[in-house]
Amino acid sequence: MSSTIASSPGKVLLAGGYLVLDPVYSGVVVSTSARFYTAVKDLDEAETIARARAGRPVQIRVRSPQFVDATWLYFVSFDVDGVRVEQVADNASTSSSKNKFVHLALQRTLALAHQVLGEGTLQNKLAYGLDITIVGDNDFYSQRAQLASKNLPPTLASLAQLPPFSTTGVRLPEVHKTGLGSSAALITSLVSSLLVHVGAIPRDSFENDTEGGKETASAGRRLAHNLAQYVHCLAQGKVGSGFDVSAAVFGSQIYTRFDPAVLQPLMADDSVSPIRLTPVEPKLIQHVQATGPPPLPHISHENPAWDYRVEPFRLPPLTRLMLADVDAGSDTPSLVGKVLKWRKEDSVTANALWDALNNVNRALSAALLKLAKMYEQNTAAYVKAVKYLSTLQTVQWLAINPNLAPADQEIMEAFAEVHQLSEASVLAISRVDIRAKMREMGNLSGVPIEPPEQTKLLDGCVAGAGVIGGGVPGAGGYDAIWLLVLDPLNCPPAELPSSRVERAWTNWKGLDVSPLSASESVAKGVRLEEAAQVPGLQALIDAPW
Ligand SMILES: Nc1ncnc2c1ncn2[C@@H]1O[C@H](COP(=O)(O)OP(=O)(O)OP(=O)(O)O)[C@@H](O)[C@H]1O
Ligand SMILES: C[C@@](O)(CCOP(=O)(O)O)CC(=O)O
Repeated sequence: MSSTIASSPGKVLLAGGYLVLDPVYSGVVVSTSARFYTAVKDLDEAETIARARAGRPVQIRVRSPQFVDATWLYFVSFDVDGVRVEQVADNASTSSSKNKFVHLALQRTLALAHQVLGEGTLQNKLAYGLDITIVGDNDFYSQRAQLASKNLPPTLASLAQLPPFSTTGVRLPEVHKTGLGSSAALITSLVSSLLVHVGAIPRDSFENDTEGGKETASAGRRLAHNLAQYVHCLAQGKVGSGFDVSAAVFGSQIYTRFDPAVLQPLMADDSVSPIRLTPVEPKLIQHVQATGPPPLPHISHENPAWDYRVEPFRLPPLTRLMLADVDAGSDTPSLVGKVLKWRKEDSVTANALWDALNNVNRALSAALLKLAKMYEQNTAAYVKAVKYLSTLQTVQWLAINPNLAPADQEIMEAFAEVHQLSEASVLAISRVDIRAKMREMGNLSGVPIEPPEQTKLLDGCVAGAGVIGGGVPGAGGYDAIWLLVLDPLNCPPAELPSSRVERAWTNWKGLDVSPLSASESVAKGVRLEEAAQVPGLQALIDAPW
């Protein structure tokens, strides 16, 4: 039986933590090569016919083979109100644990599909029931325990030795996540694969690239986005900024949030009752007005109230994003709560800080995009500049070198600018930088956004030759760090800046630093996959239940 598989990337918010919650400001989001995969296939026909003969309802089985006790069984039924999806725990092969994220995704996606496809069609499509397998790349979950059990040090080479979609040995609530946005990537891949599988959006919805951002994206992609945002907010119990879902759908971008008003009326509805997700037909409006609050067209891709912005973004060629999980951990919601409370109490200071940070964040993304352009315009000079700078510490980057051609100099200055914008500048020109501003936000709000241990670690890493910059992603805290390093061509592996960084991480005292293998995703956002192209996936889809 063939499967419909959709994958969605994880995210790293390089700049714009906290600001991105406010539609006036934006965030610079990089999507990661680490992805979530959801495979949907029709259940075995013979089994289904037997079930139908026995008068039993359509069933959907879902499993997450990386976890203990992570299979869930749902029954789907149709009535005058629409489609219902209810969890059942009457099967020996399924657990009684609940997965709100999965359940809501099934419920709301099928409700939408039912409306899009019209009476009867979804029943036919689901006649055989569905088997769904969900897996996430190893980077979404800490691999410390797996590495330790194999006596492997926490290095990229060790991570490469782990099997793909490694089992975690624990239940979902117990897993140590790495902050790449597992729930947003999971919801996006699940919602997207289901929409395609049942024919609610065309199979080619994810084929167009997203280089042009939201404006050039297909209707199917935009609908999957709105639905994934809705389900994710409902599952999390709040309307967040949505940058993680947007990255899972569109890939790397400069993200500006949607007005939460588009979802607010739907947030109270976490019951199983059917809801209207597509635009209301004119003939229904009269009835609705007579009976209560109108079920507005919240989810439709044509609804202009979805006013989020996705501006194209990518990291420059011949650079490499490096991520590390810092095993101390922070409670992101409590950091956010404290920062927002302070912003309310001291709004004049906070707004000035928010404006200053937004300017420097914007300058950073512009400088990174300028480098990508420089590569296109003069590839040879760019390749040369990267090679040259990769051997030098940033303090030396702007030293006068009479042997350099002006074109080379210009490219080096652009790299130096990226450094200055992200770091407490060690270069001569003093200006605001993102890390200093984030520390200021932390000090003023009494929240450890870049705590002293992280400052030391980042400073230590950034001092290495060929390291452009770095910071604490997202909300910061003790969770993780990101670094951007030069990745020159034809360089012996041991001399690569990434190798120097890895050595620094391995030897770091004071914090337990464990690398992630993810880099920037070259494919933009959600896409359909062939199981054969994803190592390890086919075996998991075919494994007996
Ligand atoms: N492999 C998986 N299979 C099924 N559900 C999953 C899987 N991974 C995550 N989830 C769902 O996502 C929930 C975790 O969501 P939560 O919002 O707490 O994490 P997150 O903020 O996305 O974490 P992080 O950014 O660190 O990855 C789990 O409780 C579970 O419902
Ligand atoms: C603080 C905040 O702006 C970013 C949180 O990002 P992360 O989950 O720490 O990557 C909150 C949000 O945008 O949802």
